[in-house]
Amino acid sequence: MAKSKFEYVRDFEADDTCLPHCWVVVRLDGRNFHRFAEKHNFAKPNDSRALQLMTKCAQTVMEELEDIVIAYGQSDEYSFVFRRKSNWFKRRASKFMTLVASQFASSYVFYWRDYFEDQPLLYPPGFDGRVVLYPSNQTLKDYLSWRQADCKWHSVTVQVKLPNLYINATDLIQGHINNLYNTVFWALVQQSGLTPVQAQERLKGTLAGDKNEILFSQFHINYNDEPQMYRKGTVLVWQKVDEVRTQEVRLPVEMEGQRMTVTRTRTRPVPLHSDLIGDAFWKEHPDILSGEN
Ligand SMILES: Nc1nc2c(ncn2[C@@H]2O[C@H](COP(=O)(O)OP(=O)(O)OP(=O)(O)O)[C@@H](O)[C@H]2O)c(=O)[nH]1
Ligand SMILES: [Mg+2]
Ligand SMILES: [Mg+2]
Repeated sequence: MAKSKFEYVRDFEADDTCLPHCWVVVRLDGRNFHRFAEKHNFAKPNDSRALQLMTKCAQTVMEELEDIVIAYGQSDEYSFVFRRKSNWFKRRASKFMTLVASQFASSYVFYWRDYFEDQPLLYPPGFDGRVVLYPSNQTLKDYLSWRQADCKWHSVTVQVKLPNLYINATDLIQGHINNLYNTVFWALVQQSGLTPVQAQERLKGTLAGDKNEILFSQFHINYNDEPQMYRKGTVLVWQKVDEVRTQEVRLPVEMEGQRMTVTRTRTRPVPLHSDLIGDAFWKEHPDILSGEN
């Protein structure tokens, strides 16, 4: 067929092929989730329903799309790592990013009711996406460590956005304000009725041990029992799992129509709350970074 005279406009499309051999990371982040969390009554500082829904969406992304070897999520964000040699959509960044974002967002709405039974979805949430390339295993590991180190910060933002609350910069820099800080902070505000400023005053200058002591003696909370999910975020890795299901199976004529329990081994994205900072995780899962990646 002869080319139309309009064909030349194709040349305006920019080439966004991801550099070969690099890890391709797509990170999504909820748009204005500070507001979204408020409107949907998320528990503070961590809402397990919200975190589990995020993980369900990330599992769907991994199952539906190609070549994702690991994902990591915390707060309102998830990162997806495509294998180095992936040639999915000829490595076009826009394809990776838009397919991840749209699959994730539609899953968020689709599965909402399964996690928020009594809380209607009030408006459609959105997610922004970006693509970042990492040229070596070390830079990829450092990227994931960076996101995990950030895990403790998300609840800081919950606080920073409260009106009239001043946060001491030294505390921030030294990491004194973290998930432990927030757990005590919110226990003081929500359970003891302190104002945010009073709670902040109460915690000024306290060390980790002091905060643990307040939690334990005043609120009977053992911080170490707090779910790992809150502190470490969620890593999704492919693992073999046995799935048991009841189904019709082909049987001799006399037994036709009977249902039987069948166990199948499937490879699924399984959530872990492991430490990605340090070598232990990578030694336990050597195949993620090596192999035919
Ligand atoms: N209460 C509560 N809030 C959460 C939880 N997870 C995330 N959030 C909220 O989501 C926000 C995520 O932070 P950001 O992604 O930096 O900010 P954002 O408001 O989403 O704004 P943009 O990402 O810039 O659009 C946090 O500051 C919290 O307000 C949760 O488990 N509980
Ligand atoms: Mg956000
Ligand atoms: Mg965020």
